[in-house]
Amino acid sequence: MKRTRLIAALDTQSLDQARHWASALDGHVDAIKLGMEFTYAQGFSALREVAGRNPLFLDLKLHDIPNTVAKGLSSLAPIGASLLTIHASGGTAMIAAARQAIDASYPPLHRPVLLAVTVLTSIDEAALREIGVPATPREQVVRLGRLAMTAGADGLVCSAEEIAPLRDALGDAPVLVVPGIRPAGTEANDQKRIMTPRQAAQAGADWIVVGRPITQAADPAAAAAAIQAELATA
Ligand SMILES: O=c1ccn([C@@H]2O[C@H](COP(=O)(O)O)[C@@H](O)[C@H]2O)c(=O)[nH]1
Repeated sequence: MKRTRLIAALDTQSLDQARHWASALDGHVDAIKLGMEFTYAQGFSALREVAGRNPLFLDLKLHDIPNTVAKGLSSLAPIGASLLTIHASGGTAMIAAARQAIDASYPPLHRPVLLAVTVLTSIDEAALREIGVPATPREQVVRLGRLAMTAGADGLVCSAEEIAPLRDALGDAPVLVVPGIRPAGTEANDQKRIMTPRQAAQAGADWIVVGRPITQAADPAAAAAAIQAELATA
């Protein structure tokens, strides 16, 4: 059975803080996620330094007209990220343009995994209805997941609750990257669709993304090691 891998989300504006976490977590995580909070504060040049030898998940969630997303992805090529995100709700033309930009701008052996974010893990059914989507998160994730994979995405960002329905609908092909992970006894914060590391691994996540339960722990390295132990015995 495949191993579920752990991505630590280092959400901070501070370069020193990000360096400190990355150094403490070295060897305890499988990849480092940096997103808009860090990138907007510190710029692109700091990304590779913080990720170090770890694969970099650059989570900027691009969502714009197809041309702008395509050019944006081309501009990101020198960073050498291993995983990149766009929003599936950008639609078929935007996702297809993203696929073309990756294929044209990145060396074949260093192409990042193009992930489409389906429904943010902070969104529940009431929030979906509020934005005019009369569906459950599960229905909407499967709908957008199918659309994104048909348009050329390599994988999807979803909550652990949708792993089984996505596998039923789309099989093993999509790389499933799963935030909204909360080890037992930790706070949900702003996340709405959550599961434990063990539950996500048992459901078939390729990667889980964990931020605050690691970064806000008294000992982030011990928190990451405990999650790895949970994944190893799932
Ligand atoms: O649907 C999504 C997509 C991305 N994220 C990102 O994952 C981490 C989760 O952090 P926690 O502190 O573990 O809640 C964060 O960087 C988000 O931007 C997500 O949570 N949900």
